[in-house]
Amino acid sequence: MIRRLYGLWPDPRLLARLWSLTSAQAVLQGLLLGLLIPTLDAVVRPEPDVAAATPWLVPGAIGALIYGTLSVLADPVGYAAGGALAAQLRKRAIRHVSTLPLGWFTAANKARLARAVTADIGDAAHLAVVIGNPVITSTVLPGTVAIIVLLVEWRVACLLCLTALAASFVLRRAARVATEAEVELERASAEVAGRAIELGQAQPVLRAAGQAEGTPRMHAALDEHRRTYRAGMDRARRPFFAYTGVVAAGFVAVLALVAGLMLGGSVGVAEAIVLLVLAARFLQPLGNLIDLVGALRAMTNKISRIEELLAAPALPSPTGPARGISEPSVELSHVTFTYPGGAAPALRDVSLYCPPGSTTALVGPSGSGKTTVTRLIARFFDAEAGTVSVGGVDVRDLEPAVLLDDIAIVFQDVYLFDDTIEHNLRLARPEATWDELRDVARAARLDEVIERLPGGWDTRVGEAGAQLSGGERQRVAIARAMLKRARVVLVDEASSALDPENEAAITQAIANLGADPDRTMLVIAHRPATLAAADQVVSLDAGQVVETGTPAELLRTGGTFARISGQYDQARHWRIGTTAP
Ligand SMILES: Nc1ncnc2c1ncn2[C@@H]1O[C@H](COP(=O)(O)OP(=O)(O)OP(=O)(O)O)[C@@H](O)[C@H]1O
Repeated sequence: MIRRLYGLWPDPRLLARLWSLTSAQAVLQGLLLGLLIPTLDAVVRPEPDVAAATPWLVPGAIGALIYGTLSVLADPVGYAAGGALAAQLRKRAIRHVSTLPLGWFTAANKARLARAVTADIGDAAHLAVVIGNPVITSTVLPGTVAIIVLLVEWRVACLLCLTALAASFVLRRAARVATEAEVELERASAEVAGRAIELGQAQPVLRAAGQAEGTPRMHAALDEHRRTYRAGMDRARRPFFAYTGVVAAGFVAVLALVAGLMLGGSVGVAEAIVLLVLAARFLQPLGNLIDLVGALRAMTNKISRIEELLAAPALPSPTGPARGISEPSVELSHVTFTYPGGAAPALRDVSLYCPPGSTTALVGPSGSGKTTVTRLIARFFDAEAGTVSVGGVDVRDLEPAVLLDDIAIVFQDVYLFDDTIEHNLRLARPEATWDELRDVARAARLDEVIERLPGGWDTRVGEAGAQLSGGERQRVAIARAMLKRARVVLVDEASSALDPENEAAITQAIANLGADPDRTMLVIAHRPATLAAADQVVSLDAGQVVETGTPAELLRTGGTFARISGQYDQARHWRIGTTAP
């Protein structure tokens, strides 16, 4: 476990220094105890010989002084090291995460990342100090003491080693039981957490059903959690008592052996006293180990979660010479792709070409693969067959930073930082001038939103942009794409019903975005106006391209696009008809 912990840190020298300090303290403590042998030998006599004891007392005093100084230093050094180790490991984790494909960032992985970076890493660093040190002391000190005892009386040394062997056997069993109990408890806790989230999310439904205080499933999960906790505690108690019993029995056996040896004349009184003191110092830290088992298990689980995060495979980097994007064309050629763990391909043999400066509308029923096409272009994932190229270069041959430098993505669900509008825009280009900011705000129809906000450009948008409506957030994202001067923009147009003002503004903003002749747009289109303005339409169905052509051509052929276009029109009229006064 110590090796696994050590392997987590990119530069584990700090940890090595800390543990060396602890080991040095433990060895020093053992040696100081060893000095008792000649000292007591000299003074526990019918006529004590202080002169014979003096040469041992001097190094003893110096050793005690050094030990005291190290003990005083250990705490502040340990806490400072804990903080530094956590910072070091957090940086490593964040650096690694920045190399992962964007497709890795699922809701579950985002939760894992948050847990690892906040709780697990902090705890692992803290535990490396708080638990690592006593574990080292509890093994190094008995080891040193055993060697000293061996020099005095080999039979006692053998008995101590036998006790340690028996204790380690029981300790392993205790650790196994603790792990099993913890896994069961985690499962029960996850069930309670799931039900609690459900309770929060489904409050309106539960209240309507008269179950605001929880569903029967939730109460069953709480009962199960309580049962699992008690059963785990009961199971863990047995090896705990067995361990304490082994250590206590070891001491009684040493006591009997030393008494026998003394009565038999093999050891003197001074040696007998020292042997008993050494045996006590051997067994006491060993006894402490059982108290650390639970914390060690918790640490092992945390280390496993951090290791799992660090082991997530990074996006493969191009092997050839660095390449750039000369023109903003986008092409998918015979692309087939299945999501990790997916049963069927989300895209099958998809080919499409978006010439530089064009606007392509992607249409198709829900689940037909539109979003997947945009994800492969932005390299959230790599295609399993076929190629995805930007500017005629396979995206796998482009450095991820080069690709993302030229691409902007306007999702339906835009994430904004809890900062001002200005800073949310400047994220795209921090050095942008105020004139440039105002220009893009106007073109993205964001200026009218800013005018309405109490603090104008300085208004904070709230957590994840909660102060703005979905349509307003999408306008911020469009303005960002303009400010970034991205040459390829992937837009997932809002599909939900927007108020007429927002709808017109977003349609206009997308049209302005596509008006730049140097910009290539791929829009998952839901609005008739966006469809009509596209240079070409690609219709997808069940992961395959079923039609490609201009909007006028496809309307004439009366296929999928004509049908979807008709549905959009109907839905629009229906909405306008039902909401108009
Ligand atoms: N992260 C994922 N993991 C596994 N399967 C996925 C994932 N995302 C999408 N899929 C599946 O891939 C297929 C294509 O999904 P995609 O989101 O590309 O469709 P879409 O046309 O964009 O749908 P919508 O219009 O509803 O957003 C669907 O069958 C979907 O269930």
